Amino acid sequence: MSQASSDAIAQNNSSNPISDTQRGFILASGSPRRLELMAKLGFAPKVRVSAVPEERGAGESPSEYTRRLALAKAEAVRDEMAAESDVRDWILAADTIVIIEDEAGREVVLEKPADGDEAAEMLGRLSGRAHVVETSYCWLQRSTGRSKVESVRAKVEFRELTPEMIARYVATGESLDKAGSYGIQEVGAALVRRIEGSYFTVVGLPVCEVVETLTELGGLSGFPFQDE
Ligand SMILES: Cc1cn([C@H]2C[C@H](O)[C@@H](COP(=O)(O)OP(=O)(O)OP(=O)(O)O)O2)c(=O)[nH]c1=O
Repeated sequence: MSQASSDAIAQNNSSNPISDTQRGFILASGSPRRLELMAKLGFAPKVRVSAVPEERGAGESPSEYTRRLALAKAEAVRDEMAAESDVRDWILAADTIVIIEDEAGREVVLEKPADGDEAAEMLGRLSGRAHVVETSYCWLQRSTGRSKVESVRAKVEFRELTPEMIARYVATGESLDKAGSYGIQEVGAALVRRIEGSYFTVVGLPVCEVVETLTELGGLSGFPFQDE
C-alpha cells in the first residue's frame, strides 16, 4: 500500500480517535502487512525501509536475534533521517521469525526463503507439527532517543502436507517474502489447523501490544481501549 493510500484510509475514517500529530509516525518496515494493519487502526504512517542485514550471530538466541533486529531497523531509519526536519517523532520497526525444534530438540530459526526450493524445504519441516512465530517490535522516539523493544509469540499448528501440496503452494509465489515461507493471511491460511496467541503476531505486528507500548511511552492518547 502506498503512503497516499494509507493517508486516505486514515483520513476517510471520520471516527478516527487518533490526533493528527500522533497519526503520522514513521514505519521503518517494507512489509505491506505492517503498513496495512497500522492504517486500519487509523494511523497514517510514513514508510522508510531500512537496509539492516538479517544475520543471526553465533550464540544469539532466537529472541535476542529478533529483538536486536527490531532495534537496529528503528535506529537505522533514525540515523538516515537525522538531518531531516520531519515533525514525526516516533519510529516503529519489527522483525518476525519462525522457530521450530529439530530432532535433537534444538531451536531452528526459519526466516524468509532465498528461493522456491528453500521455501519447499521449510514447509516440509513445518508439515503436521507445531511451531512458534515470534515478532519483536521497537518504538523509538527521535526527539529523546528513548526506545523500547518487546517480543510476542504465537504457536501455530500446521496440517500434514504432501510434497505435491507443498509444490502447489510454493507455486502461488506467496512464500518468498515471508518468514517460514507461508502467509497465514493469504492462501497459507489453508495450511494452518490452529493457532494459540495473536493472529497479528503471525502476520508480523502484534497490534494490541504495539498500541499498548506506545501509550505507555506517552506517544499515544485518546485511543480507545487504552487506560491512560
Ligand atoms: C509467518 C508469516 C510471516 N509473514 C511476514 C511478516 C514479515 O513481513 C515477514 C518476515 O520478515 P521481516 O524481516 O520481519 O520483515 P520484512 O522483511 O517483510 O520487512 P522489514 O524488515 O522491512 O520490516 O514475514 C507474513 O506476512 N505472514 C505469515 O504468516
